[in-house]
Parts: sequence; structure tokens; C-alpha cells
Amino acid sequence: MNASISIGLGHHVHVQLTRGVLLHINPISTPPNSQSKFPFLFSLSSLSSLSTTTTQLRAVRGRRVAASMSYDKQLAAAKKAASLAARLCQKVQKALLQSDVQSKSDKSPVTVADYGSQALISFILEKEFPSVPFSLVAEEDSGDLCKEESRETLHRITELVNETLATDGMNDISPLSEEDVLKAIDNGKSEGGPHGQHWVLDPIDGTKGFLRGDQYAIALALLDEGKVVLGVLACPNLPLASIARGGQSISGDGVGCLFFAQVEAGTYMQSLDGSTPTKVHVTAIENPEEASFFESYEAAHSSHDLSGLIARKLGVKAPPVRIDSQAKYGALSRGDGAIYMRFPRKGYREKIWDHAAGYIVVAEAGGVATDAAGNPLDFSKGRYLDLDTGIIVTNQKLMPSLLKAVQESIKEKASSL
Ligand SMILES: Nc1ncnc2c1ncn2[C@@H]1O[C@H](COP(=O)(O)O)[C@@H](OP(=O)(O)O)[C@H]1O
Ligand SMILES: [Mg+2]
Ligand SMILES: [Mg+2]
Ligand SMILES: [Mg+2]
Repeated sequence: MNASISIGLGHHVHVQLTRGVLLHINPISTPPNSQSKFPFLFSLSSLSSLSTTTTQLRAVRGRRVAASMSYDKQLAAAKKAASLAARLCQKVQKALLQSDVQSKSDKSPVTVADYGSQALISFILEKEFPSVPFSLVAEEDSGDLCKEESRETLHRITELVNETLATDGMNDISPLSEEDVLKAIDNGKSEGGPHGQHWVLDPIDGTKGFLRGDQYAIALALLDEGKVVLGVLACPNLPLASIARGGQSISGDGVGCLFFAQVEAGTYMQSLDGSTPTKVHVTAIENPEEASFFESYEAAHSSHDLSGLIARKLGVKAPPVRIDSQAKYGALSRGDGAIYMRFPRKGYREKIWDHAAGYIVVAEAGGVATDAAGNPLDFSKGRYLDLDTGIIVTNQKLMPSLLKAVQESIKEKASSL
């Protein structure tokens, strides 16, 4: 694994990795063509005792050293896994049969595609990185699938996973058994947390949208030491062109987006068919009157009343754009709208897989996401996000006025009850 740091020539720097390993870097040993400021590559893998992947490097003499870690390999694997899963989901959505729908104990719908997508991504990621401990925090588990009445469903999921792997020319992989599929799904039971690396997966975010034939996303992120360091959002039904005015017809050409972001490397979008990626940015709008906002299609997931009150306070003229899933974060990252608001009912606990990938896609495109009190989102607390009231996302310029309108509106609503 490589870390790169920039320091001036002639400085001897002791760099201490946060887990206490001390490296002495002598710039004299760098190649003769080095500039006075240069990216300085050293191989962490050459230190056998070093299993850490931390990106936080501190100079011992108290001087901070700019440090960045490349997650290129993980990003490539994540894009490949999410794209394949998207193919699986598209196939199921096309032929969506009533018998594909099951009910989980929490009454949210879960389909063979949710399980198939999770099994496929879990399997691919574990295979790609055999030498690192594999940790996955994912939404689904095999509990219901292990029941006698689910035998046929499990068979169908296994078939789907194997067909999808075969279409990608992964012929070196022997077909997965039903047991392999259950194991891959249950690899998603990790608790996450502030240490080490954890993949975070929502195999289908917006299952209700998926079932309606609307928007959904395959959302995959990587946490390193509690921070989201990369994210991929595959949105098979999202038009490549802007949906600013609610234009989200999913038929015809130009549908299917793949957003991806890596920490300190920006956000890009390409078509799911594999076009050249283009860099995307959140909108530069500063006047709330020109802003438009996204929210859940499902009123049960987010109060449309509260968002309406906030929009009126801000002077927003455009009607809300209501779509399912983290496709909202993707659309926001390319400036289709300016604001995303989410206010679940009291007591609802947000899960990290519903936001991790979307969060970095927007943040690397220049946006900000906080809870309704303005606190940053903390993905290091395990499977849940601990937050106050809701989630708001916008650009840097609009955030202060959005936050003010949110807080005033929450107070007003509370006092009118
Ligand atoms: N009562 C509730 N309040 C807020 N979010 C909820 C909810 N019930 C379910 N959700 C979450 O909302 C997600 C969809 O968000 P959106 O409304 O933006 O499409 C669901 O993801 P899944 O579809 O992956 O289960 C689910 O985790
Ligand atoms: Mg769900
Ligand atoms: Mg979800
Ligand atoms: Mg889901």
C-alpha cells in the first residue's frame, strides 16, 4: 500500500502513523530529479509489522504533513462490483414478478435483487482483496432466506448471481452454491466502527422505488478509520441529463449513471455502459429563490410538510423533486438541484448504508451534508448514524441560510403542536 506525502527537500522528517509506528524519512534518498516539493512515495507494505491503513500522518516535531492515501484499487473494485450488481437488478426489475417480493420483519419490501446484489458485491470484494481482513456493513442478512419456504427464492438468487458473473466473462470463477450465496450475504454483518477498513453497502437503496419501476441505487462506500474515503452510486434509472425540473422519464436513451468519488480526488460521473467519466460539481447557486430541492418520494421516510415550510421560508420557488434513493445525492452532486432535505419521523435511526456513498459523492463535488443541527455526519459509530432530527445537504454558500430556516421551522412546528 502506498501513501504519498509532500515535504520540502532537505528536511528530515519523522512521521508517526497514528497507530504508533514511527517512520524516519530521509529525503536525500529520493530520486535526483525530485523537485523541492514532491509527492514522496514510500511503501508501507515493505514494513511487515504495519497492517494499519490510516491516512493520518503526523510529523513528530509537531509539524503537520499533508498526507493522502490512494484508494484507486478499492475504487476500481467497487465500480466493477456495483456495475455488475446494477446489471443484476435491471434484469430483475424488467421481469419483476409478484413472487419476487418478500416482506422482511420490518415490513419493508425486499426482493431477490436486494439479496442477489448483496451476495454478488460481497463475493467480488472479498475475492479482490484476499490479503486484508474483509469487513462489510450491509443492509440484508440471510435470516428469512434460510427458512423452508424460501428455498425457491434462494435458488433463484443463486441463479441470478451466477448468470451475472458469467456474463462478465468471469469464467475463472466456479459457480457459487446456495451456501456460498448465504455466506456472502451474511458477510455483511460487520458492526463497522472507528478502526480499520469497512465496506458499507446498500445493495438496493430505494427498494420501494425499485418495485414501482422508479429510481433506486446500488450504494457502496469504504470507511477507513471511521471516515468515508470512497463511494460509488450506481443509479440504473437515472437519466444522464439533468432532472432539474423533475424530468425523470426512465425510458429511451441516456439512462443509467455511475457516480464515484474518492477522498480529496473529486466526484465523477459516467454512464453505466462505461462512457468516459466527467468531473461533476454541485450547483453554484447562492440565491435560495433560485434553488430547487430533492426529497424522498415516500412521505413516510421524510416529512414533506416540514420541507415545504423550510422551502417557503427560504423563498424557494420550484416545486420539490421527489425521487427514491441516494440517486438524490448523485443528482445533487452534478447540480440538478441545490438542496436535499430528509426529516424522518421521531425515533427513526438512520443507517450508515443509506448515506455513506451519497455523502462522499456530494462532499467531493463541493457540497456539505450535516444533521438538522448543523453537526457533521459521523460514520464511525457502527451501523447507525447518531444524529439530531434529520439530514440536510447543499452547497457551502446556501448552507447557513438553509440551516437557519431548518431550525426556525422545526421550532415553529414544535410550538404549533
Ligand atoms: N420510516 C422511515 N424513515 C426514514 N427512512 C426510512 C424509513 N423506513 C425506511 N427508511 C429508509 O429509507 C430508505 C430509502 O430512502 P428514500 O426515501 O430516500 O428512497 C430505505 O432504504 P432501502 O430502500 O434500502 O430499504 C430505508 O432504509
Ligand atoms: Mg431496505
Ligand atoms: Mg437504503
Ligand atoms: Mg436497501
